[in-house]
Amino acid sequence: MSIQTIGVIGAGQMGNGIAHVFAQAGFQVLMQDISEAFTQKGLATIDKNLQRGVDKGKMSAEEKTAVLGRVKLTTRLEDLADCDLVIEAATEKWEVKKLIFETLDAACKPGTILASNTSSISITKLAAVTKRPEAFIGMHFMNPVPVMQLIEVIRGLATSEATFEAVMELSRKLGKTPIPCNDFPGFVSNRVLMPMINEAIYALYEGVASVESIDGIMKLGMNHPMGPLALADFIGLDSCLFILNVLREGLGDPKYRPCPLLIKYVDAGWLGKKSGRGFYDYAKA
Ligand SMILES: CC(=O)CC(=O)SCCNC(=O)CCNC(=O)[C@H](O)C(C)(C)COP(=O)(O)OP(=O)(O)OC[C@H]1O[C@@H](n2cnc3c(N)ncnc32)[C@H](O)[C@@H]1OP(=O)(O)O
Ligand SMILES: NC(=O)C1=CN([C@@H]2O[C@H](COP(=O)(O)OP(=O)(O)OC[C@H]3O[C@@H](n4cnc5c(N)ncnc54)[C@H](OP(=O)(O)O)[C@@H]3O)[C@@H](O)[C@H]2O)C=CC1
Repeated sequence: MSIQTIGVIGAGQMGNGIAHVFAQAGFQVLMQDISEAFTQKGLATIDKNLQRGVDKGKMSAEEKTAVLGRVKLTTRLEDLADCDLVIEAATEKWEVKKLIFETLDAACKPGTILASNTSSISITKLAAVTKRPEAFIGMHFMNPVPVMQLIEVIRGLATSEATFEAVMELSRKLGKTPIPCNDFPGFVSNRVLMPMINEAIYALYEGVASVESIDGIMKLGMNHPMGPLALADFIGLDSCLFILNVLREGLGDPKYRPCPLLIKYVDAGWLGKKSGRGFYDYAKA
């Protein structure tokens, strides 16, 4: 299966990162979002992140222009009909993703592989809204996409061996390391990460230590690149809450219950870095 053209749905923090790494690896990319303002903003972020490489002498200005030239923009899902693989990185909402995959399934050519970058929604359930569950797979990139080595490759119940092998090979062509896992709530990454983040929020809620102390202890003590509260802000507190609810409902175990402080922050619109306020105040930064 030869994959050359890639569709990316969503030009947000994950979508533009995914478009970036595919274009940098030489693929033609068509990035879609619901408005032109979002696709333009996504492209501007790719430009800014590529410039980091130019500034450090890791990439020439000509190479950067060539990479950017491989990213085309659209607001119409139907324009992705001829892509060999479409990867969805839209908002983490079942109804949003369901509609996207129903539309893509009807529009795309028979051989197109459909992939989701979802953090926690069941790949098997998403695949079932299409008539091609064998060509459906989870391709879970980590944030920030251009920097992180892992792609968690999630097989749905019906994912074929051919689809799985094609996506493993494609991930290696990006210079990433794909690691497979099966489709259960939170997969491996978020099943292990989110309870740690939630426990850090409980530690804050119960007055065990300050934000700075909790993050400092985990950074220096465990050699983590970021403390769990800074990481939660980076991922998005709404995303963390959504994933914890998926874990609690999907695994039926109250140990995954989200901390009331996390719920309160999300209710307040304190969503972390993207909203300017979370456990840290980014307006001050
Ligand atoms: C929720 C989910 O479903 C799954 C998830 O994604 S969970 C989240 C997983 N991600 C993590 O755990 C990230 C943890 N944090 C880190 O690894 C690091 O703090 C970090 C990579 C984000 C930043 O690292 P840092 O050393 O503090 O900062 P910085 O020096 O600015 O960046 C390191 C390098 O990455 C580059 N970089 C950082 N962000 C970048 C971006 N968005 N795009 C491109 N390059 C980027 C920098 O240019 C720098 O490059 P060089 O090594 O070539 O100099
Ligand atoms: N944040 C993280 O650390 C990680 C997130 N993920 C997953 O990646 C996906 C995207 O997350 P993230 O990038 O953080 O979210 P963002 O909110 O940054 O980006 C989502 C983008 O999708 C757009 N969008 C919403 N509805 C549609 C639609 N119907 N069609 C096309 N685009 C749409 C949004 O537009 P608008 O702003 O108008 O809603 C936004 O631009 C989620 O499934 C998330 O769980 C995976 C790994 C890590």
